[in-house]
Amino acid sequence: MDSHTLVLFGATGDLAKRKIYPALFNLFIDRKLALPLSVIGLGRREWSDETFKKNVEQSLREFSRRAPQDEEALQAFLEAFRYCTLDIGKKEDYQKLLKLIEHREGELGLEPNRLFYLSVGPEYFETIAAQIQDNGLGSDEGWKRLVIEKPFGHDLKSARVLNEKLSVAFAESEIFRIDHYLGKPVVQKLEALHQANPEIKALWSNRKVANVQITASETVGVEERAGYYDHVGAVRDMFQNHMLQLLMMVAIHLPDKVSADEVNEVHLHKKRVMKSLEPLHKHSAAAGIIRGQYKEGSVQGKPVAGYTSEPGITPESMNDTFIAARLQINDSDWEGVPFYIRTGKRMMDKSTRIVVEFKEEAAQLAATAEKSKAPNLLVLEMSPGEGITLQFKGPTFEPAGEFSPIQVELPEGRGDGREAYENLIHDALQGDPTFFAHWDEVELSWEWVQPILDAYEENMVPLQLYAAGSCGPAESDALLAKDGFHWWFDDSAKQESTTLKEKTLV
Ligand SMILES: NC(=O)C1=CN([C@@H]2O[C@H](COP(=O)(O)OP(=O)(O)OC[C@H]3O[C@@H](n4cnc5c(N)ncnc54)[C@H](OP(=O)(O)O)[C@@H]3O)[C@@H](O)[C@H]2O)C=CC1
Ligand SMILES: O=C1O[C@H](COP(=O)(O)O)[C@@H](O)[C@H](O)[C@H]1O
Repeated sequence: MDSHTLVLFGATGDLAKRKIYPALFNLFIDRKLALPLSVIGLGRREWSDETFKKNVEQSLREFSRRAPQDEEALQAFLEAFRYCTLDIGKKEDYQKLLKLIEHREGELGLEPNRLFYLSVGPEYFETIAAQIQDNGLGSDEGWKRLVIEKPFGHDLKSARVLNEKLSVAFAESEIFRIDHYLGKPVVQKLEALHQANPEIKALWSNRKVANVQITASETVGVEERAGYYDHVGAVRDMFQNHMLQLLMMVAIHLPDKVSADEVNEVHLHKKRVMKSLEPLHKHSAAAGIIRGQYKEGSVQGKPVAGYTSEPGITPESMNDTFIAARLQINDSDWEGVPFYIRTGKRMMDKSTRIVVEFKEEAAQLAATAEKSKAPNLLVLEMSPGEGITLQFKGPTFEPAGEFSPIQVELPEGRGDGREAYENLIHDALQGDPTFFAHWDEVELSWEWVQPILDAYEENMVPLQLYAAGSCGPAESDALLAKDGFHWWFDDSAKQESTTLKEKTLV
């Protein structure tokens, strides 16, 4: 990794505290960062370097998966941090910043490689990018990169405008759009899963797969984010970005070996998936989209308020807190295989997973499957635990001749404890864009989602209320039932899976 300076806009904010500092610390402890390390934090607050360092230390104590125990390592880490008060709109503050960057580069003997991480609201992206350019913060002698957080636009039009503006100052290859779902270890291991198991790779198409289910359910409600969430809803907050990225990752047929030079191929394949998605039309959106909002209920035994009674939400709000969709990829690999996606707040449990359900014919490996109703499944579990599990039929001893489902955990699924932000920050510092959202994917995602936004706007998709603590509206179950399927691991299926666990082999 080249030596560099990490310039963090929004260094006093929530994301920096909860995710960025802990991730940097873990990378530092794991010796994954170039040394000497230089981090310059920015915010309007009049903090001294010492106050900044104290805040970073506090964030590690509160949020790091590895509390800092080695005092020497902690001090070495904190020594890298400097703070600079900066108002995003003030040109003179960027000049002051440039001086500090150059001073630290000279002091530490760093190359003029600069990574600008924008952990601030999206309304500032354009101004910061322009100021970086106008004030010469990128050096001709080194590389410059821009890391930005979601949301990337509010709809197709605003996303395009934003991208055009950013493109004036940064080339696409210099922009790293974070989608933290792409940093999740299980998503990053999909390639390894296919490489290590050619049998699984061979199953990965409409010849063997019956359907694919992608779920991200949360138990939390709108929390303290009413102002943001009531304008975006589940469709913009989760579906347009995280859920469609998961769809792309699971549906692509990765090249046999992905090296750093071939990352463009990953993006190319993802783009192909998006281009092959059967387009939606706002008039027919209701046929394949379920729009939901939670009402009062009980989540894990605790009574909770309905969405429209949450602080900061208007009682008439029609905002969506749940979305389920049926998607179809029209290419030779996936023609005829429905992809179901759902995500929602205040649901029964916190669970992020992809379930690949195989066709019964493919499941006939054990021949007489008649006596078992459970099809073969591949489960990619991202939350609360991590793991990749294959569930298939195995013979029972008693009564002999029958088959019951057993589960095998695949070694590729075991986590190394690294969190999404560690993976992503490391990749951005290395200049590896594989697990970042390319503009083409973002644009195609917005294009696909735009008719849903239009249909919601005109109230053409009915808003279904669901009880907090449930698995979402009944209509979401009906979406699968029409095709003869059901969501795996809900309600009764969940109990079934508990019984299955008792039979786990590994
Ligand atoms: N928090 C989270 O879990 C997640 C956040 N994000 C995204 O990350 C970004 C940051 O979010 P979050 O940390 O929660 O936001 P916060 O509101 O907690 O922090 C905002 C930061 O921006 C700085 N800031 C605001 N206005 C200015 C200005 N005019 N000049 C200089 N600095 C300014 C603030 O510094 P100061 O107050 O000192 O001026 C503060 O450090 C957003 O885009 C958000 O959507 C994405 C995923 C999750
Ligand atoms: O980006 C977001 O993601 C979180 C869920 O992330 P996870 O890693 O815990 O699954 C979600 O709560 C939030 O609303 C959304 O903005």
